[in-house]
Parts: sequence; C-alpha cells; structure tokens
Amino acid sequence: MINGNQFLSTLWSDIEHIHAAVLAHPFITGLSDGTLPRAAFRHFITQDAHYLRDYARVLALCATKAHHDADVTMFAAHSANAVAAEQELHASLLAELGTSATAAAAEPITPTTVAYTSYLLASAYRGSYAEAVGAVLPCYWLYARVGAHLRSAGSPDPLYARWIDAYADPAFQSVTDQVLAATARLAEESSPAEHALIRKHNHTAGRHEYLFWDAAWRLEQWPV
Ligand SMILES: Cc1ncc(C[n+]2csc(CCO)c2C)c(N)n1
Repeated sequence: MINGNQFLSTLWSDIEHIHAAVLAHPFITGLSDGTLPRAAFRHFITQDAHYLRDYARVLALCATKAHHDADVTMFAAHSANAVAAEQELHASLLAELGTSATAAAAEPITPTTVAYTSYLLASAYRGSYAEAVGAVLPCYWLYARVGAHLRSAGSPDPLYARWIDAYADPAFQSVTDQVLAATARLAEESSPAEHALIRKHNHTAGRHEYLFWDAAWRLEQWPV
C-alpha cells in the first residue's frame, strides 16, 4: 500500500511547473498589479461562467462514482453549493463589468473552454472514480494555491481584489483540503494502474487550467 500524502506530493510535483507558469503569466501578474485589461477579465469571467455549469455536472459524476458515502456527500455538496457560490461571485462581477449572467450565458463558448469542459465530462463519464478525481483535482488545487499567492500580493483594483478575496477565503481553501484528503485515501485503496491514471489526468487537467488563463489573456475567439 502506498502512503496517501506521499502520493499527493507526487501529484503536486507533476503540476508544480504548471503552477509556476500560471503565477508568471501576464493574466495573473496583471490581476495583482492592476494592469490586466478589463476585456481580458471579462472574457475570463464569461468563459468561467460557462465552465462552472459543466463543472457542477462533473462533480455530480464524481459523487455518483465515489466509493464511500462521505465522498458521495462531499462531491454532491460541492456540486450544489461550492459551484453555486462561484456562480454568485461571477454574477456580481459581471454586473460591475456592465453586463449580466444572462448576457454572458448567451455569449459563445470559446475553443479552450469547449476543450477543457469536454475533456472533464468525457473523463468523468467514461472513466473510473479515480480518473474522475484526477481530472477535477487541479481545478481546486491550482485555484487554492493561486488564491493564496494573490492574497499576499493583493491588487490595487477593487474588482480584481474581490475576485482574489473569494479564492483566498479560508472556506475555499477548506473545500480543496477536503478533496485532497479524499484523494489521499483513494490512493491508499487503489492499484498502481489507477495511480498512473490519476497522475495522467491531474497533469492533463493542470495543462487545461494554464490554457484557460492564457485564452482569456489572448481574448481567444473562434477564428472561423
Ligand atoms: C477554469 C477554472 N478552474 C478552476 C476554478 C475553481 N473552481 C471551480 S469549481 C470548483 C470546485 C468548488 O467550487 C473550483 C475550485 C474555476 N473557477 N475556473
């Protein structure tokens, strides 16, 4: 049997370079120094609103596939409450950006959002519980770490500061800790083949997380 916390260290070392690349990305440095163009932030929030709708479904699939009652309850609660809290934040940020959640929902879903949500849905529908957990993990983990980093940096822009405060919130850090604990337990109960799948999905989802920031920075649209 492997040690769950050691496995978490391996998972983190697999995505550490992605975390470093995200912190150095002009979208993130722009959030904390206030230079991020509003258009890029608006693109991000609009695409993230699309993303969250599918992410809630992916978490519901994790709940369906979980092996233990406690994990069913945890993922079902995150699907219902944690995602809803983010959706509320987005609705209020969109209002301050001069638009609305309804208007944002009518905007096209851009290529990177389609790629990431399709990948998550396919992994969670088709894969084992371990695969589904591997795929959803970087979403929590990278946001918790990025939020903690940005909190110490802050932002002179009140709108960006509100976004940072939401992800640096201890409640948000605590949902991440719950998922990390569930992942550690799962690893202790899983085969080496499942460990390899968790690592593969953690890495691929981490890469999608980077792309998501980058697409907002580029104001990505469908070229045709
Ligand atoms: C692209 C993208 N990746 C991660 C998150 C953060 N996040 C979204 S749902 C969820 C689970 C609990 O709310 C977390 C941590 C985001 N907003 N957008």
